[in-house]
Amino acid sequence: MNIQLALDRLSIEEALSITKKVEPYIDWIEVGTSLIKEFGMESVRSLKEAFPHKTIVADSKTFDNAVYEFELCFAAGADVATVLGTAPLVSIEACMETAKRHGKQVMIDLLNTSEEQVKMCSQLEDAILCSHVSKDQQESGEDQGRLHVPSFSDQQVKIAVAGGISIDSFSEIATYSPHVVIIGSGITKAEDPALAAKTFYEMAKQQKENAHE
Ligand SMILES: O=C(CO)[C@H](O)[C@H](O)COP(=O)(O)O
Repeated sequence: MNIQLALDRLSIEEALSITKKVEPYIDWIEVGTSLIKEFGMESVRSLKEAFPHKTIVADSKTFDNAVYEFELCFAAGADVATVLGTAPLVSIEACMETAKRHGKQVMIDLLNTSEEQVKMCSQLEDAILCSHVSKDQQESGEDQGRLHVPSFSDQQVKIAVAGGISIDSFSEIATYSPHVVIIGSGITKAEDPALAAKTFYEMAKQQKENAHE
């Protein structure tokens, strides 16, 4: 299980400073959609330069112009880029092909994606499928549950889980053995981000040990 730190609604300097504090406790670093929209590919380049040994995820949430956007992300140093599951299948396939050509990975954000398209995405070799409860759903109190996750747990699909994950909800998420657990505000908005990240890290470690018993 990899812990992905999601950096959103921050300046590049703030993102670098928080990441430095929590670096020992996280595996992947997500340059959030909000950073990419506000600062462009410079945000991806800055995080990769500062943390070259971490896996950098550009949360581009691509919907169209797949090859162009994925080329931008990979040229800036991303190891993974994201595409929306609601995008036309031809765009998702173009993302897969571009990533393969660069030896990189694709994460498909399943927010609002139909069951039929989720099924097609789950057949794409090497894709990481992300079950995501959006910010707006979190803020409206709309309980979407963790869509898709239970149905994947018996398949050979790499899953990621995102959206409002807290220290309280982490244990339930961990039971699905996701490949990636994405945590944003649970770390970046914590009073002590390093302590919060360390707590998630230790919970993930415990879960891995339990799984091997
Ligand atoms: O993709 C995202 C927002 O669109 C975030 O990465 C995801 O929601 C995680 O952040 P948080 O834990 O704060 O919800």
